[in-house]
Amino acid sequence: MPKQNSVSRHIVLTSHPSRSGPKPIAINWGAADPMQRGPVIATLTKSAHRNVIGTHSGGYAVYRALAVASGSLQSDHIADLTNTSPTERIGPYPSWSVADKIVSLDPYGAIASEVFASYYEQGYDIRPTIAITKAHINMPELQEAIAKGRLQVDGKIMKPGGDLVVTKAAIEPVWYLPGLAKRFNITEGELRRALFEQTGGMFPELVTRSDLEVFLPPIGGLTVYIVGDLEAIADPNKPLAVRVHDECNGSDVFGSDICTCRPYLVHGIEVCVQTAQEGGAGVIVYCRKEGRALGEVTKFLVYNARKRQEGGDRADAYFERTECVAGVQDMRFQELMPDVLHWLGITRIDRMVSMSNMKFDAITQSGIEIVERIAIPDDLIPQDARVEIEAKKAAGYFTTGDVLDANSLADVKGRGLE
Ligand SMILES: Nc1nc2c(ncn2[C@@H]2O[C@H](COP(=O)(O)OP(=O)(O)OP(=O)(O)O)[C@@H](O)[C@H]2O)c(=O)[nH]1
Ligand SMILES: [Zn+2]
Repeated sequence: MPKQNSVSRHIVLTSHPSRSGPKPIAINWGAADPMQRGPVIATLTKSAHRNVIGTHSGGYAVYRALAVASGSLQSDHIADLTNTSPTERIGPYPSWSVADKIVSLDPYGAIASEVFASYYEQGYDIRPTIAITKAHINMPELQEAIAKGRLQVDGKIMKPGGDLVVTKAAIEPVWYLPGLAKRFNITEGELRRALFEQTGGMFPELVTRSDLEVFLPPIGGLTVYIVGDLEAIADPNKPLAVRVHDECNGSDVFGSDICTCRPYLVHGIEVCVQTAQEGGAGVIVYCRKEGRALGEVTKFLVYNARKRQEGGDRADAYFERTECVAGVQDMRFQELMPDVLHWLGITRIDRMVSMSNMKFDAITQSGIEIVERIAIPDDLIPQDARVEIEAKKAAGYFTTGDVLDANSLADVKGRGLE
């Protein structure tokens, strides 16, 4: 039996600060001492405590609304956080308190219940925005790498049977709006207005509450998979491999052959394991930015447009077809991506498993050194994904091989729809 609908009868407007009562705890973004910085409080149970715009869980907040509306969730439920603390300690690192280094996640998100313990005691409902746990992962390609002798079972990092021991962290986006605006070289007002308008007016506080500078946007977050010694990640004397990967459900999960996503992701994991076994660490960052953050519907529309255009799916028209449908080629905004690397305390990447110039530029411009770039090995590229890889190389992606001219690009063709 569903519980009784627990939506309160009075609608509490959050668009204007309450005139009476104490002000919410201030957030001084970038402050070195967490108590100075202040906790991120997005509770919906005590509206006077809220010091941010938006709510937890990204886009899943809408499912929570459904659960409350349908009576299956009490709207005043407070999380019982017993035994949920991180399995491993990450940070604090100096980058956590350098102004503007991290603007799209809360560096204290995993240790909120520890560093803000005194607020919990006073009855504040503070939720972690980062959760850290341990796991074993097993992928058929990694088993194959062991069988072929590219990877070794060491019993600690790689277990017999191909079980890879990882630490993983799930991270919810937390945006410090003034820092974000600065990153994109726009005014905070322009940013707030676009966010308000382009979400159909979903968060009026974006334009009415200039006192609230932090926004929990309704978007997907990211997951970090760490292989090897966690201490090695921030240690410049130890080797570090990194792959930053943007979600491609069709390839990553279902093995679709139109792109190189899963093979490159697995190659990244392989390099991470090798680097960890050399005494260093490997980091995979998996960002929920499906279809270059244009969404999967757009991506599939583009696939049809690519395969139905005159002359068939061709490398010379690869990016153009996305632009026709979406108006842009890409909306991932890699400028925000290095934040997670700074959260991990990374200052140098020895092996960067990516050919993307956008990722490279964003990372190096944020102050992290990249020593070596590792392209996808040729034999891992599916035949139908030749279109993508040649188009990318011609557009400036890193390669140690040849880059095709316009004529040759038009000759690289993919499969038709029939
Ligand atoms: N819109 C659109 N998205 C695509 C298309 N092909 C692949 N994608 C998406 O492109 C993104 C690829 O991300 P990554 O695997 O991180 O690769 P990358 O940024 O191109 O660079 P590398 O690090 O070199 O692999 C994913 O989000 C895919 O879903 C396409 O034709 N159109
Ligand atoms: Zn893909």
